[in-house]
Amino acid sequence: MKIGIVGAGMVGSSAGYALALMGLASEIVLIDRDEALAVAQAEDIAHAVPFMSSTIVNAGQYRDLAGAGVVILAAGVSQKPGETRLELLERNAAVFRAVLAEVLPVVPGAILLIASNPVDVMTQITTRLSGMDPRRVIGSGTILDTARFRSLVGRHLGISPQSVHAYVLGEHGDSEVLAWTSARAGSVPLSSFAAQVGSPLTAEVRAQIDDGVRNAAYRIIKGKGSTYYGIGAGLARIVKAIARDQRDVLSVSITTPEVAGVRDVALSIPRVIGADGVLADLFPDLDDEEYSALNRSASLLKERADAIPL
Ligand SMILES: NC(=O)C1=CN([C@@H]2O[C@H](COP(=O)(O)OP(=O)(O)OC[C@H]3O[C@@H](n4cnc5c(N)ncnc54)[C@H](O)[C@@H]3O)[C@@H](O)[C@H]2O)C=CC1
Ligand SMILES: CC(=O)C(=O)O
Repeated sequence: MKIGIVGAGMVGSSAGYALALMGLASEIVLIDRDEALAVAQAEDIAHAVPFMSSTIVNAGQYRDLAGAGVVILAAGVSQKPGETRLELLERNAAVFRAVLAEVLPVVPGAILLIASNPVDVMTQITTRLSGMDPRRVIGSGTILDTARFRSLVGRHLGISPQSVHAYVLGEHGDSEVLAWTSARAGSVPLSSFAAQVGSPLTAEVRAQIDDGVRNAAYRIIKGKGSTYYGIGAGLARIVKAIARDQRDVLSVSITTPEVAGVRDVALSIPRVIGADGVLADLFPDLDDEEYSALNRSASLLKERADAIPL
């Protein structure tokens, strides 16, 4: 499958690198308003290809997206230290109006995979602006937060993160909800497994893990300016589910008819992903506190999305 990437900065290039290493794309086209950057990123990524795959990596113009099955949108501004994702909204909405006007006429049938922040609101805006089927306009949502959650729980329990089945719901951002109630280690409820291995999930441990997930981006941005390896791999993981029609369950964001009592809002819950985009939504069992937190997250996102003029 040919994959387009608009925005060849840290996130777009990391996604391209991960895709090239995984051999998921026949061809990758990188586009950026800074053409010299796109050319340099494509050349650098192409030099990794002979070690791992046979993907063709090029920089290009919008017309070169023709034939792409998925277009990743990673253009726009990123957070400065201390800035929230939602503070990027007006600037990135303006970028997306310009980018979509170029992308949509060339690839009206491609699945759009959105990374730019605030990713949930950008997903809802893109769905509205494009008029596309919402199941084909996918935000990376909490794919990264879920990876952070699984990683920290796995470390605490001494097991592989791949054996931790736990999701972060709602906003990819400050109001996100760690769904402890439905979390499993293998097939065993998390708290039961934790007690069995002598590593109980006390309130203090949960609070540390919550902080580790919720505030990871702030810490990384303070330390190195931006985050990109995690989301690069996360975007490649979503493309893999689409390109191979894997029907994987991943937490991603699409505009959804109703979540936790809020109508027409883009946010993350676990969803089944295959060649046609999102095939089904899964609503995890939540306790009252988690449900209320998801309602608050959904309400916030809906309010912000509705306030953006098209
Ligand atoms: N969804 C997620 O989990 C994550 C999302 N992000 C978000 O991804 C976005 C990109 O972040 P970085 O790659 O670190 O930023 P960056 O500044 O390295 O790259 C952004 C690129 O977009 C390009 N660009 C800006 N306006 C454009 C336009 N109109 N047309 C074409 N290209 C344009 C810039 O030239 C730049 O190369 C940010 O919004 C950031 O917050 C970052 C990390 C994780
Ligand atoms: C920057 C960002 O959205 C993240 O690393 O979660």
